Amino acid sequence: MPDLGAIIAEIAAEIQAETERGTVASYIPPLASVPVGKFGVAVVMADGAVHAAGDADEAFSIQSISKVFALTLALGAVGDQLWNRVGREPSGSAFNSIVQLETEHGIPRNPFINAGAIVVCDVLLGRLQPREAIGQMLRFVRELAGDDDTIRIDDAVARAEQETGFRNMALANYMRAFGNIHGEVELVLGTYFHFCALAMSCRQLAMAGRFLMGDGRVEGHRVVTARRARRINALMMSCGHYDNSGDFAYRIGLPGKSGVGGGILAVAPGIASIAVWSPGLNKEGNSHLGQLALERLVHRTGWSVFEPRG
Ligand SMILES: NC(=O)CC[C@H](N)C(=O)O
Repeated sequence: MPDLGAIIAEIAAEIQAETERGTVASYIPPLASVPVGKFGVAVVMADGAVHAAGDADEAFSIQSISKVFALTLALGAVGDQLWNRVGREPSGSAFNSIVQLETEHGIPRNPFINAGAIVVCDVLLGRLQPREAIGQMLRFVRELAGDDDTIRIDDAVARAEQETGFRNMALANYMRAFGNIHGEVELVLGTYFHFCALAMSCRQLAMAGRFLMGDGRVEGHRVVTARRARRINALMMSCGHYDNSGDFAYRIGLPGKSGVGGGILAVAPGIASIAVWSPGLNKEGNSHLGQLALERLVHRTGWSVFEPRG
């Protein structure tokens, strides 16, 4: 295989030259003001080598990528009981859709749509106060990334989410009516919005994803079991990009999770943890150029999980 550092640099240069960049999320000012020209990529290999290019060290709002870390914490807290309250099927609808909740009695399709992640937060609050759950999340992500204290929660983003989160409030209240939210809706959403407001760079995000590329251990320290890592990857493959998940699997063929900040975390099992960031989104709310960069990376490296091996 050609030199990975060269491939990444080449892709970063190609992406910078693209003119169709998608549309930056505009529902809150702190996201709307991010320049559409930003692009970063970081790849952490199984042996620890890191390759990065572009704006790989600039922090951005990870938004729904936090749903992966929240799910991991909730599975750690309650194990398979979580699946009594959240499904494991792709939704085929938008990340903030309410439409399935009525016929499916308040049980969200999966933990990676907003409704599912809100239930995941409620599960975490079964044992912790919001402040504790937010602190636990921040510590967890910092520890996964091997970061001391530079990863933070952007309070301006959390506040803006809170001020404009009418759909999320509707989702949470609707699920509460079905008995699938147990805590106070405001506290559950406050926690959810703070998770969405985590700010980190591509390099930090790719580091934080390391626990999903192998047997669940990072530098000898067990984060999850190997089986749980596989299962989280399966959910990322089938549900990580909302109603764009099938197309992401088709084009890229890696477990991945996107956020409306324009980031994507993708995992090449046994090989690498990858983070890309470009704030312009496609119509499903996933990074337009982030997907293109991943498509090119997978094409040039043969890292798709559907690539025959051996
Ligand atoms: N897809 C996303 O990243 C959505 C997160 C966003 N904060 C919301 O709750 O609507």
